[in-house]
Parts: sequence; C-alpha cells; structure tokens
Amino acid sequence: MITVLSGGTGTPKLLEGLVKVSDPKNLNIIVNTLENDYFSGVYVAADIDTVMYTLAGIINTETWYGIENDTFITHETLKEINCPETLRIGDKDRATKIQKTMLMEKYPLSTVVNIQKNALGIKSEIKPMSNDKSNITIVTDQGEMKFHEFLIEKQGKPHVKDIFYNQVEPSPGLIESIEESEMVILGPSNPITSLWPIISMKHVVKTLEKAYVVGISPIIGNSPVSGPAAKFMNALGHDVSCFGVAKMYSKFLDKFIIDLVDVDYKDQIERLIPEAVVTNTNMKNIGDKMMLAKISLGEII
Ligand SMILES: C[C@H](OP(=O)(O)OP(=O)(O)OC[C@H]1O[C@@H](n2cnc3c(=O)[nH]c(N)nc32)[C@H](O)[C@@H]1O)C(=O)O
Ligand SMILES: O=c1nc2n(C[C@H](O)[C@H](O)[C@H](O)CO)c3cc(O)ccc3cc-2c(=O)[nH]1
Ligand SMILES: [Mg+2]
Repeated sequence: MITVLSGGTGTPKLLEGLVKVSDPKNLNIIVNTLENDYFSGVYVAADIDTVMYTLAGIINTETWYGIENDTFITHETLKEINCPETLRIGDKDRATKIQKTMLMEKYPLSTVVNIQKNALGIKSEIKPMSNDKSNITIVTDQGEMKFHEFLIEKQGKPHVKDIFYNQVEPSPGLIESIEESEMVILGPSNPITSLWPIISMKHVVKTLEKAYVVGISPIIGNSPVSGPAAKFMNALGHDVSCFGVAKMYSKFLDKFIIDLVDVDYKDQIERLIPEAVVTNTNMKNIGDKMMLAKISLGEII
C-alpha cells in the first residue's frame, strides 16, 4: 500500500498521475481537515471533496475544487435574495455536501467519506486526518481571522504574523495504515496548513520515522505555484524554498524531489536527508503528473 498525505490543490494534481501509473486500490490518501467548517448550512470538507472528485475524474481542473461543468443556480439565487455565501458552491457539489452533512448526524466523518467515495466508484482509501473538529486561526496585521476569511474575503492579502490550530486525534486506522505502507508520499501541498497539521498529530512523526518517506517540494524557486504557502512559511520563520521545506520534514524524509530550477540546493539537502532528486515538478499536463508520479514511486531514477 502507498500512503499519500494530501491537502488543497497541489497533491490532487499528483494523484491524477498516480492513479494512471499505479493501482488505485493500492493508494491510501490521508487528507487535511483543518479548513473544514460549516458554510451556508452545509459541512464543507474542501480538501476531502477535492481528493474525492479528483479520484472520481470529475474535478473542476480550473479551480481544483467543485465538480466540472457544474451549475450555480442556488449560489446565484442566494446572492439575489441577499444571502450571499463565501464559497462559490456548485449545485451538484452542494448535493454531495448536503448528503455529507446529513450522514454526519449519524456517522463519524471517516465513515461518511467512505460511503461517499465508494458511491463514486473510487477504489483508493480516503481518510480524513481526524474526525475531531478542527479550527485554524490566521493572525494578521488586520487582526485574527479564520482560514477562509483570509483566503477568500481578504484574498490572501493581509500580512500573516502567526498561525495556530487545535491538536486533534488521528482518525481510526490512520497510524496503522502508515505502518502497513511500503511508502509514504508527502504531496506538494502547503507544508504549513495542509501537511503539518497531519504530521503534528500524536504518534505520526514517530510512525513516519519508521516508514520510507518521499516528499515533493511545493515550492519552486522562492514561491509556491499557487496559494498562501509563502506567507505562512515566512510567518513561522521558514525559508521559502525547497530547502526550507526539506528542513521541516528532515526528521523522517528519505527522499525529496525538487524542481530543475532548484538544482543548486541538491547538495545542501543531501546533508540533511539521504537523497534529493532533481526533475520537473511543475505539473502542467497529465504527462508531467504521470512522470512525477513515477519518479515519486522510484520507477524512474
Ligand atoms: C488555496 C490553495 O492553497 P493551499 O491551501 O495552500 O493549497 P495546497 O495545500 O495545495 O497548497 C498549494 C501548494 O501546492 C503547490 N502546488 C500546486 N501545484 C503544484 C505543482 O504543479 N507542482 C508543485 N511542485 N507544487 C504545486 C503550491 O506551490 C502550493 O504551495 C491553493 O493553492 O489552491
Ligand atoms: O478560493 C476559493 N476557494 C474555494 N474552495 C476551495 C477551498 O477554499 C479550499 O481552501 C481549497 O480547497 C484549498 O485548500 C471551495 C471548495 C469547495 O469544496 C467548494 C467550493 C469552494 C469555493 C471556493 C471559492 O469560491 N474560492
Ligand atoms: Mg489547503
């Protein structure tokens, strides 16, 4: 089994390649839940829905959230009746979220995700990192705010001074699934708000130290391909580079894949961890995604 830690939009792109070059039944995706919250009366597990839709082949690949060719009648009507929603949620996507909200009255999130991913014909395992309620606070020069207020209402503009979130328990079977994996892939997602919340849970670091762990840098040169990762890394004093990310993961990382433009970091990184591999990591098409997936699996040296 191959376990992949995922959040946001970076790792789902890699997943599109992984399911083409390896058996989807052999994949176990552990997904960030830090940003989960109620919006417009429904429970939104954004990173989980993005992984589900990506593995079901129905993801909107412009936005990396929601379902391709979805309509927005309810979203527009909410605006017309002066009840605008923060997230632009499509009608089909909202149905999935309404079902998730209703099922969560009876079952824990991990069970609900299992029901929904099986109904979408997905063969891979998808595990929320935790069934506990997460919450994250972004401390900025404009005061403290929730993740989506920062990202959407403020368009990621404020200067970030600190980030903090509550500690949650790993979901059932998460630790065991890492122990049973022949490889753990830390996908190219935001190291601060997508992967570190998973890594920092009880027993995860000690379990990763015993596993074979491959990471892919989400930072190319001195900036992320998308999103607020640079502001978050700066706020917490990390160098915004593949080297800064390698340092974060160095305790348990066995191989780190960095972009061609970062070739000069290879020697420095190999003083921290056993192996750094230099290749194109900017996934612009399915060919890039399959190539990066194969290199992550060690099939191409
Ligand atoms: C809004 C969202 O940001 P965030 O919550 O930070 O989402 P992620 O956890 O996915 O972080 C984005 C993260 O992903 C990296 N990324 C994206 N595409 C690529 C790629 O083709 N190659 C590569 N090496 N990294 C990639 C990106 O640099 C960010 O650091 C969001 O951005 O959607
Ligand atoms: O920046 C946005 N992110 C939107 N997201 C993404 C979400 O904000 C997450 O932050 C990303 O998935 C990155 O983690 C959505 C996710 C959903 O599952 C459903 C709807 C949306 C809508 C938006 C949106 O309007 N703007
Ligand atoms: Mg994210």
